[in-house]
Amino acid sequence: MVEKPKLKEVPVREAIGMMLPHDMTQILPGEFKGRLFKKGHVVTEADIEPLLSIGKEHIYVLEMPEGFIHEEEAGLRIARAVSGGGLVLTEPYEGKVSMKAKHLGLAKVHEEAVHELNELEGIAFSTIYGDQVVQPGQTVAATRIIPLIMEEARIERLEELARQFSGPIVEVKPFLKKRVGLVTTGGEVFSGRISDKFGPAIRSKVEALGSVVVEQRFAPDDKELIEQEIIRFLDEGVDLILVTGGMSVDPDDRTPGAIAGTGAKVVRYGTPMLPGSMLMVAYKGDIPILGLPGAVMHEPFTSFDVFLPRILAGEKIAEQDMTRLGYGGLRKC
Ligand SMILES: Nc1nc2c(c(=O)[nH]1)N[C@H]1C(S)=C(S)[C@@H](COP(=O)(O)OP(=O)(O)OC[C@H]3O[C@@H](n4cnc5c(N)ncnc54)[C@H](O)[C@@H]3O)O[C@H]1N2
Ligand code: MOO
Repeated sequence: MVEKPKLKEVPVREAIGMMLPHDMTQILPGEFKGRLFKKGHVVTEADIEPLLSIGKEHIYVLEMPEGFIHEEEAGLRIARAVSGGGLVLTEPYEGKVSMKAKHLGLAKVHEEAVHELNELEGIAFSTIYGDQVVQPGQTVAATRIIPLIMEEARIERLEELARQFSGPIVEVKPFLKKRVGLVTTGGEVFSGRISDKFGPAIRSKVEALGSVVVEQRFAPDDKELIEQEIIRFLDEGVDLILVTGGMSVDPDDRTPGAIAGTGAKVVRYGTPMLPGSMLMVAYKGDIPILGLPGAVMHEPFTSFDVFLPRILAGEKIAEQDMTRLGYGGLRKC
């Protein structure tokens, strides 16, 4: 049961130490109209004159029942309980506390925890979908309580629940600065018959997340030659290798075979997201090797854009990550 806060009328001079139940507005015609005191403000000695100057001989104050806390304190406590690195909390506004990205990064949200905390009555904890790239200042989550006041015990329960999940419930992981090797396959590009469009597209996606393509090398549709270029990058110690083109069903599509031919462990070839279904993710030791299909060259958001930020944030891609892209994965076909 949500208890209603009680309002009591008191002479303003007796209100010191008591809490205002609503915002108080000041109007100075032609000069100012706005909030003089915020809801939840605790009245001090210095506030008496300003209150009298806006005509408040008597004011309503909030009678806080024993064991209850105000929405602003509750909002701040929830935000502190759920947030991890890479986030800054805003001041409460109308009881709402927002959690904003401190820097460019990958938003991580513990979905089950969000559902569980919201089962507590009177709690509203709202987040964006996880695993998205967020810009500095972008709101990742926000919280408020529904009533104006709440039993402190319920907030303590939420804090305890939040601690039971391993790691923070919301955080923004920074991107690591990785060195990326790019192998572009295709006889038509290698021979100069057409000009390369993959290079600029990949560079701009990689650089937007703070990493760098150290070199782009070209190979014809020849399994051994593609393999050699991948191995050369591995020997040079790059952090990630991207191989473009030759990912589908034609006899000249040699990239999946070449990636596997290096001895890399293939996580999966193919993912149920459109565009970008012919993507391959493999690992040679800790080094990810991705085969990128045609759509990555010309579509702004493909399966590559799902996995690249996670890899650059230091995460390892598992087979289930790839098989679970079908639900909601139909973006364009
Ligand atoms: N019967 C089927 N047809 C296709 C399938 C399929 O499963 N069954 N998959 C489709 C999908 S999805 C894609 S994506 C495309 C092509 O995938 P590939 O990665 O094999 O791409 P390529 O065949 O190598 O090239 C396609 C197209 O793009 C041009 N290209 C390639 N690289 C470059 C580059 N670096 N710069 C500029 N242009 C490039 C290439 O010349 C071709 O025109 O297959 C579908 N078909
Ligand atoms: O694999 Mo293709 O890149 O979906 O369009």
